[in-house]
Amino acid sequence: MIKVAVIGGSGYTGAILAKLIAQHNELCLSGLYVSAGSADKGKALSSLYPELMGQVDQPLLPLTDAALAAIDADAVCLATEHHVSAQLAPTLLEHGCKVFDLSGGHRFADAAVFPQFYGFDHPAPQLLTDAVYGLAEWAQASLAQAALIAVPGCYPTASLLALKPLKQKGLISEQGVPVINAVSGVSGAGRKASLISSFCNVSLTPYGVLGHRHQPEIETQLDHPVVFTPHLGAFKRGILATVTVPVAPGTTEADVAAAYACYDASSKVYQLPAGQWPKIDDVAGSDRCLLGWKLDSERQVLVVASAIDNLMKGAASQALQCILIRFGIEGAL
Ligand SMILES: NC(=O)C1=CN([C@@H]2O[C@H](COP(=O)(O)OP(=O)(O)OC[C@H]3O[C@@H](n4cnc5c(N)ncnc54)[C@H](OP(=O)(O)O)[C@@H]3O)[C@@H](O)[C@H]2O)C=CC1
Ligand SMILES: CC(=O)N[C@@H](CCC(=O)OP(=O)(O)O)C(=O)O
Repeated sequence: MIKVAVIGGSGYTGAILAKLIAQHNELCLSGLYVSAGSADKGKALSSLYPELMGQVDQPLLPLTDAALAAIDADAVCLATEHHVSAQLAPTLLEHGCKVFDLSGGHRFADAAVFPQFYGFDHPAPQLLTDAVYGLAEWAQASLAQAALIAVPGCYPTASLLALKPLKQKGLISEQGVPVINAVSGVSGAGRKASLISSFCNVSLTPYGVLGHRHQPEIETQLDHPVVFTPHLGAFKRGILATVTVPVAPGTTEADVAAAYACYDASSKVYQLPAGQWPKIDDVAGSDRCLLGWKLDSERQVLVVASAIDNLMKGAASQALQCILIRFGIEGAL
């Protein structure tokens, strides 16, 4: 049994991850933590999320010292804000735990990205070059050895699963810039009440235009420039990323199909039959990514639509995949 603690256990991603860990027969939940001053400390997780009654009734413990979470844990998951994860990770690693960070606190090797896109100076820049970016389908070998795993962002997961097979096969025009328009449900903003995510305020609108922190994350992991525009939509869960890709001259449908054949039957990525497009409702609550695409070979343009659940493949279920790969447990892919 691998013992896993979750810090940020009362949040949207942390609660789902706690459930996935509790359900897995080779993992057990060693502790669930919230901040030392949390209004929820001492409460059972299932009192916040009644659908978890009988599944995760453990109490949310106040994290007065990061080392507490390391007690009796092989792994610790950080479902906390970026700067909180960055502060907690060094102590957990010093105590010998494998750390799975769901935030953006360790997704860049270059510490200079943090003040620019995250608004803080990284407290442990020496850890960044060894952190493994856990896009599960693309990082199996490096995950198997990693101590610190940066679980990818939700929009980057949807975008990179669509774009990386094309890049790998040289199908993205060298001079061209893929354009990603992605819509997220409101749970992407987390559980805390805010005007931005209040029911009457949410409609459908772009935000973070030409400045969202996921643009450099996608570009770094793809090794290609992109234009990324996120949108907030009036639904709870899911992301639909529609990606317009300028393709290399001569690219055929057979080339695109061959590129996506990298996702075999055991992966969490599924291609829809030609002419079918993914819908948010097809992925909400699931650990899968659905892809649909169409090529205009005359105009050398490919449109790919990629749908995931932001809280699952975009966060918690991808973290679970990373844990399973890291500890050599079957069923990750
Ligand atoms: N929501 C999403 O779709 C996705 C989120 N992520 C990332 O995952 C992380 C978690 O996101 P999400 O679940 O949405 O966030 P939430 O706001 O829903 O939850 C945050 C959790 O962190 C706890 N917390 C806050 N401060 C501390 C602290 N100092 N020590 C310990 N626990 C603390 C909160 O409890 P309390 O405040 O009561 O202490 C709460 O349990 C974020 O970094 C987010 O960017 C990544 C991909 C997708
Ligand atoms: C709808 C919404 O607000 N989405 C969040 C992205 C989700 C997230 O938490 O970002 P990370 O993957 O970087 O952790 C945002 O745009 O900031």
